[in-house]
Amino acid sequence: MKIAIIGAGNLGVSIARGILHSGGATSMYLTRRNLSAIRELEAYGNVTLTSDNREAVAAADILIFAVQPGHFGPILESIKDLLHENHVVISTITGFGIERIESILGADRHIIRAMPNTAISVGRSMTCLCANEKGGKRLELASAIFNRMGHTMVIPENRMQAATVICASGIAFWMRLIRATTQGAIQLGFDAREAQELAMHTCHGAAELLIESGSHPEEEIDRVTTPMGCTIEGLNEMEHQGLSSSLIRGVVASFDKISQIRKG
Ligand SMILES: NC(=O)C1=CN([C@@H]2O[C@H](COP(=O)(O)OP(=O)(O)OC[C@H]3O[C@@H](n4cnc5c(N)ncnc54)[C@H](O)[C@@H]3O)[C@@H](O)[C@H]2O)C=CC1
Ligand SMILES: O=C(O)[C@@H]1CCC=N1
Repeated sequence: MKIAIIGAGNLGVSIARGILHSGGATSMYLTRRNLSAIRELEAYGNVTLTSDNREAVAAADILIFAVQPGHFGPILESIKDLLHENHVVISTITGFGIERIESILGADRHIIRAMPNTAISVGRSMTCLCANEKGGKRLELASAIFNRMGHTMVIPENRMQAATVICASGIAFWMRLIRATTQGAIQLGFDAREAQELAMHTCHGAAELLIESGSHPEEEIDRVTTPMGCTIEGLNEMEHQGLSSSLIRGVVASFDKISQIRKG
């Protein structure tokens, strides 16, 4: 597969690393304006770095766009004459709908929106996908690409903003929970490195337990909470302090902000 990533910033580089580590591309073009920060990626051999988006589009079949929303329209305008029947356009751009992409490229293009997260660089992204009518025929291909770097779910486009909050911003929310648990562990006597190790692996185990067992979180909580024991004491104190409520409110605030950005 010949893949171009247009906009090799935080997310674009994470996607590139994920694809390169999983052996998912025969050749890869990475574009950005200042290439000095990504020179190390040339070590992979099959990677070409360029500031010329047109060169990358002409050389690839699968085009993954990971630029800031304000740059996306002008970039699409600048490359649209190069697009052919086989090109698959995959956009990771937040709040830039399929209709808007079609208004620039035309509806007769394979257009897919993907919402991955930065864990894609370690093969653990939760990636949501949707497509225009034509792109529907390439959803299997897109799922195959992103399944190599984690887990995918095909969703209707009207859920993409919610998916951005839960999956893309979600990485930051979980990081903050891991950091807070780490701080608690330090207060209980572990050094900082040990504390983070304990927090990370416990978090990892909790997620794996649900994925493998298919259980509801409360079922697993019931297995841990000894009556009158320390777990329920801790959980109830967290809830008195608003743990679930603050997480739900944070998710909704994040969603409201995306909706505002989209309107603006
Ligand atoms: N960072 C994240 O976790 C996620 C980001 N997104 C979306 O992905 C997009 C990119 O986000 P980030 O990687 O965080 O932004 P970023 O600012 O780190 O990366 C954008 C890159 O595009 C490059 N660029 C700007 N103009 C260009 C042009 N004309 N041609 C080629 N490259 C150009 C910039 O130099 C920069 O390296 C955004 O639209 C964001 O909403 C979506 C999901 C997760
Ligand atoms: O914070 C943001 O707005 C972008 C979208 C999801 C992740 N980063």
